[in-house]
Amino acid sequence: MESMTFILFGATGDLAKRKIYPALYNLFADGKFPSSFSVIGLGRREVPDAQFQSNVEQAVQTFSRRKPQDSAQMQQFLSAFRYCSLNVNHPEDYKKLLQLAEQREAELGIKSNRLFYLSVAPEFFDVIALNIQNSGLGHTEGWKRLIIEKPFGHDLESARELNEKLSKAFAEDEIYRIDHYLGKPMVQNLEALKFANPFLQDVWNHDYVANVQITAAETVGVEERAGYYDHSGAIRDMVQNHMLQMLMMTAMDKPAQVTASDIRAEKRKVMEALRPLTAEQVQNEIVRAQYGRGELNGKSLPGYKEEPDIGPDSQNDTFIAARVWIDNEKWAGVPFYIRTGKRMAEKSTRIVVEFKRDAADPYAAQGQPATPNLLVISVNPQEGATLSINSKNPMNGKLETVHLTFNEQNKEVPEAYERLIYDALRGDSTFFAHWDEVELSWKWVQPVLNAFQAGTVPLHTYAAGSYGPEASAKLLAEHGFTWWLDDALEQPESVTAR
Ligand SMILES: NC(=O)C1=CN([C@@H]2O[C@H](COP(=O)(O)OP(=O)(O)OC[C@H]3O[C@@H](n4cnc5c(N)ncnc54)[C@H](OP(=O)(O)O)[C@@H]3O)[C@@H](O)[C@H]2O)C=CC1
Ligand SMILES: O=C1O[C@H](COP(=O)(O)O)[C@@H](O)[C@H](O)[C@H]1O
Repeated sequence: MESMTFILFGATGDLAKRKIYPALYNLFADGKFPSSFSVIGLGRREVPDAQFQSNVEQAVQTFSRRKPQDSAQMQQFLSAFRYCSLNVNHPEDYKKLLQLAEQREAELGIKSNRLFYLSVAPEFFDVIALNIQNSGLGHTEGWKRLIIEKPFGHDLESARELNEKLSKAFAEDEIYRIDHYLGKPMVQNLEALKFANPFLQDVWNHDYVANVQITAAETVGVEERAGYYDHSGAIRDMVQNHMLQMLMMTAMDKPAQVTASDIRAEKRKVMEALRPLTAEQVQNEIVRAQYGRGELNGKSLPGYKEEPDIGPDSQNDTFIAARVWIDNEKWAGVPFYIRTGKRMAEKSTRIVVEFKRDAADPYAAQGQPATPNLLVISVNPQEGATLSINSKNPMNGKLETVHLTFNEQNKEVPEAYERLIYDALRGDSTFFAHWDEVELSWKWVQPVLNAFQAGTVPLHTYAAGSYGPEASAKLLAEHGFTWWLDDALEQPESVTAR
């Protein structure tokens, strides 16, 4: 791997501490870093290098998936870190940064390959890109890349404006838009599950699939992020990016080759075929809700409006369920359901593919119809897949559902941020969000935002600790389906979809 300088905006922030430093350390410890590199951390506050290195060490000790044992190795890692105070709005600070970057490159005798990581509030993305360009930081002898965090815009227009500004400083193939769901092992594995297994490949279409359910349920509430979340809601925070990315990965057709550009092309086709919603359709196809008071594991929980810094009149959504259709030959007539919410009954991200029943089921006549085959891909916190099939119980001769399961138990599997940073260092953009995908996602979401804004979509309430409002179950019931839950998969006799 080529030597490089990793330039981190937002080096004193929460994301850097919890995700980025641990990821950098794990990559370093795994030998997945270039032999010569430096990291320059940036923020407004003044932090001496020694203090910065100590903060990084503390973050690694606290948040890394593995606890560093080897202090010499840790010292070697930390010795690459420098800090430079910089206000993103002050052009002269970028000159200071350029000097430091050049000085470090000269000290290490390395080429100016520069990776800029924007771990700061989104309103700074464009000014940083502009200053990188104007200061000369972006004029490198080697490569330059930009990793950018979400959110990428607040709506279609702002996303386009932002992209326009970024593209003045970075070409599309230099921009790595993080969607950390694309870094999750089972999301990355979808492609292999579908395309390396001919038996699945053959049934991955409307002839065999009855419906697909993509859920990202969280037990946490808004936490300390009221300022951001109350203006974003589940629709922007989760649906526009993570949920639609999982949809693309699930529904995309086989790429000509397993390369970034071919996969992108297939993902784009999914978004182009995603049926747009009219203002009227939004009311029928989207369920919007906010959590009220409730209980989880015996603990009382406040309603959203009672959370710190949330006003009593907030009309923000903390839950979205949607029924979407992909108008292409492969998926004609197959509803895809997506659902995400905070303060739900369990932390679980999963993709359930429900296969069609056999219209001539010979067991139905005997009063014991077969249950539908399901493929459940568990994304988070469990990682693995379960195929549920019907089998005859040798004790009583009755049909029962059995589960063929593989669980990824290996705790050494790199986390999403590790995988994504590693890919960016190697210049592999497969699991980053390409502009086409981002734009098409916003395009699909925009009428939904407009309808919310116009107040034409009711805001339901659900109890904290539940599976969402009744209306979400109705969305599936209209086509004779129910949401599949993990407990239903474990206890097939009492298949209860809520
Ligand atoms: N935290 C998380 O879990 C997640 C965060 N994100 C995204 O990551 C980004 C960073 O989030 P997070 O770390 O939580 O934010 P924090 O508020 O914790 O950190 C913000 C960082 O920005 C720096 N900063 C603020 N203003 C300026 C300025 N004018 N000039 C230079 N630096 C400035 C701060 O440093 P200083 O105060 O020293 O200036 C600090 O290092 C955001 O885009 C967020 O949406 C995405 C997913 C998850
Ligand atoms: O991007 C985000 O994701 C998290 C959920 O991520 P997960 O990896 O824990 O499933 C969500 O809590 C947060 O609101 C959102 O910004």
